[in-house]
Amino acid sequence: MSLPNHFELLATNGAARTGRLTTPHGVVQTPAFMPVGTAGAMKGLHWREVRDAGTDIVLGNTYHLMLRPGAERIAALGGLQAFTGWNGPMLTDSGGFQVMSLSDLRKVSEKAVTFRSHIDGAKVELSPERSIEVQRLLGADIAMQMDECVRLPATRDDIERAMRLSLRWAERSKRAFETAPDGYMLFGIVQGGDIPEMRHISARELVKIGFHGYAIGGLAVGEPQAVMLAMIDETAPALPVDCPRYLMGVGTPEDLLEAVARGIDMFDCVMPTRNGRHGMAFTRFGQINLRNARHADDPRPLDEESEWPATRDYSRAYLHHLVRSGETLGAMLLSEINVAYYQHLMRGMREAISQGIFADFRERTRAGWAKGDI
Ligand SMILES: CNc1nc2c(CCNC[C@]34C[C@H]5C[C@H](C[C@H](C5)C3)C4)c3nc(N)[nH]c(=O)c3cc2[nH]1
Repeated sequence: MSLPNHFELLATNGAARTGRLTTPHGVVQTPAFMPVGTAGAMKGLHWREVRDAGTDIVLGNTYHLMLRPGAERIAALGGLQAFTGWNGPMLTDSGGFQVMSLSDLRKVSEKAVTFRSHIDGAKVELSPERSIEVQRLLGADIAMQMDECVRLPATRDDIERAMRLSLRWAERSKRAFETAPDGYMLFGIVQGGDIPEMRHISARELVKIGFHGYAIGGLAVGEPQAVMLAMIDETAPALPVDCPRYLMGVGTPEDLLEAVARGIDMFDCVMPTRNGRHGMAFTRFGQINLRNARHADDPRPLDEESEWPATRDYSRAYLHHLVRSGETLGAMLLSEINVAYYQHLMRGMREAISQGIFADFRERTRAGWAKGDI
C-alpha cells in the first residue's frame, strides 16, 4: 500500500518529469543531483558553495559515520544537520553497498552483513534493523532500505538470490522504519541486475510493500551504459508515477540527461568531486583534463559565459598550474566548478521540462559536448 506522499509532480515532457519533494529540512526540486559528503563533509567544498551552486539535498555517509564518530554520538550532538552545519535535506544510503565494496572481510547472511571495520578491525554486524536505526540516529530526511547489490556481470542465480534477499530486507527495513516521525521518508531499492524479468519482480513486489520513493539500484556497477539505460526502461514504468525515482550512483552528465529522459528524478555520484580532485573539469564543452600540458599557456577561463565565478574567473593556465603542483586549492576549485556544472545541467533540465522543450534541450546539450573543447 502506498505511503503518504511528499512528492508533487509539476510537469512532464515525454517520459521526463519535474517535481518538488518536501522533506523535514526543506524542499527538493527534481530532477535533482545530490552531491556526496563522504565522512560527513564535502571533500574540498564548504557547504555555502554547495548551496550556492544550486544544491538542495546532499548525501550523508552511513558506513563511515556509524564507524566514526558513531551514530549514537551524532544523535547526541543533534543529528547530521547540526553536526555538519548543512541544515538542508539529506539522504543517507543504508551502508550495505559500501560494506560490499570497501571491506573484503564481510559475510552476507539472511540476518545481516557482518564485516570488519576498516578503522579498527572490530567486527560489525549491519542488519536491516540496525541500518534503519543508524539512519534514524543520523536524522536523514530520506533513508534507504538495506539491500544487496551484485556487481555485473553476474549469474542469473546470484542476481535472483540477491534480489529476493533485498525484498525480504525491504520488508524488515520498512517495519523498523515505522516509528519515524511524519515527513521522514524511506525508499525501497529495485534490484535484479541486467535481467528484465528480475527487475519486474523486484519492482512489483516493492510497490506492494509500499515506500515513499523507489531507487533503482544494482546499476553503475560495471555494465555498459546501454545496459544501464535498458534496465531503466524496464524498471521506471513499473514504479508509481507519483513517487520519486532515484538512480543510485549515477553518473556522468550524459548519464543524467539520458536517465531524466527515461523518467528518473534523483541522482547521486562522486564524479564531480572525485574527478575534480584529479584535475578533471566538467563543462558545456565536455570534460577537460587540466593536467594536460596544452593548458599551460591558456589565459582563457573554462567558460566565460558560466554563471559560476570560479568557472569564469580563473585561467586554464592557473588551474593547470594548481593541479600539476598538487595544490589543495586546485582540488577545491575543480570540485566546486564540477558541482556547479552538474547543478547548472539539472536546472536546465527542470526548466526545459517545464517549458515542454526537453527534446530540444537534450539535442543542444549533446551538441555542446560533441563540439568538444575548442
Ligand atoms: C557508483 N555506482 C553505484 N553506486 C551505488 C550505490 C551507492 C550510491 N551512493 C551512495 C554513497 C556511496 C559512497 C560514496 C558516496 C557517499 C556514501 C559512500 C554513500 C555515495 C548503491 N547503494 C545501494 N544501497 N544499493 C545499490 O544497488 C547501489 C548501486 C550503486 N551503483
